[in-house]
Amino acid sequence: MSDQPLMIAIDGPSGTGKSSVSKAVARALGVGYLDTGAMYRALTWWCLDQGIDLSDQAAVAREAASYPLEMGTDPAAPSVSVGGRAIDAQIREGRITAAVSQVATNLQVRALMRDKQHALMQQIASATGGVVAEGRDITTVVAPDAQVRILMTASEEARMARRSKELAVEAESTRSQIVDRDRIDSTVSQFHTAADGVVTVDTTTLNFEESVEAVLAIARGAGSD
Ligand SMILES: Nc1ncnc2c1ncn2[C@@H]1O[C@H](COP(=O)(O)OP(=O)(O)O)[C@@H](O)[C@H]1O
Ligand SMILES: Nc1ccn([C@H]2C[C@H](O)[C@@H](COP(=O)(O)OP(=O)(O)O)O2)c(=O)n1
Repeated sequence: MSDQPLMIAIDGPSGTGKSSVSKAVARALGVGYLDTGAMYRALTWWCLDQGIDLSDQAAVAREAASYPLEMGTDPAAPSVSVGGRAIDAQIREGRITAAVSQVATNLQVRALMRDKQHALMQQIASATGGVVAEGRDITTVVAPDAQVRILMTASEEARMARRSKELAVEAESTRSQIVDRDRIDSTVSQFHTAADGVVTVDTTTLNFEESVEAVLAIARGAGSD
């Protein structure tokens, strides 16, 4: 096995289980966790709080370069703060979910986030012996050097059902944030396949524990190299 700290990158569309499975895997391995989606959400919250027009891509990119973001990377208690203010609940509000794609499709922002996220992954891996980072482009753009690169998938129905159960709403009401937002996200994040060294884990028929075990098996396999 290489002496480099283990970096695990997990991508996939909304509702596949990326965040919850990534946290469980990080806890099982005793390493840090990075929610890159929360970084885009926090930037969206910051810009709205600062009165920045999200359609002004240069202005949003300037904020991306300077916003005072602090990511808590303990998988048992991940946290997001901006300027010392904890905004964990705020970044999950509907208004942020509805607006974040406008920030996430800003290519100037993505270039800045790519560098921030890769640097953060290295810092976390050095500090804790490894890192599990999840998002949309971690396996392809942010950390193609990660030893473990996984694309988590699931059927639209399964993803809508999971999100609706999580939010205690009708499944159809999650279509906009699951299906419609995925279509927007996919315009800037092309998922790779096994051909590029990315292992696909389809969680459609797996329960949560089985999903975690599937990822751990891949990680342990890589760790034994
Ligand atoms: N394999 C699974 N089977 C059933 N529910 C799952 C599974 N994986 C995750 N979940 C649940 O589905 C919901 C969405 O998971 P989440 O990790 O937020 O997905 P994502 O980060 O991909 O959007 C959460 O309530 C989570 O506990
Ligand atoms: N590395 C990433 C992570 C998230 N994004 C986008 C995808 C979503 O539209 C937002 C928020 O990501 P998040 O993972 O919180 O989205 P979900 O609600 O879990 O589907 O940011 C991205 O473009 N690149």
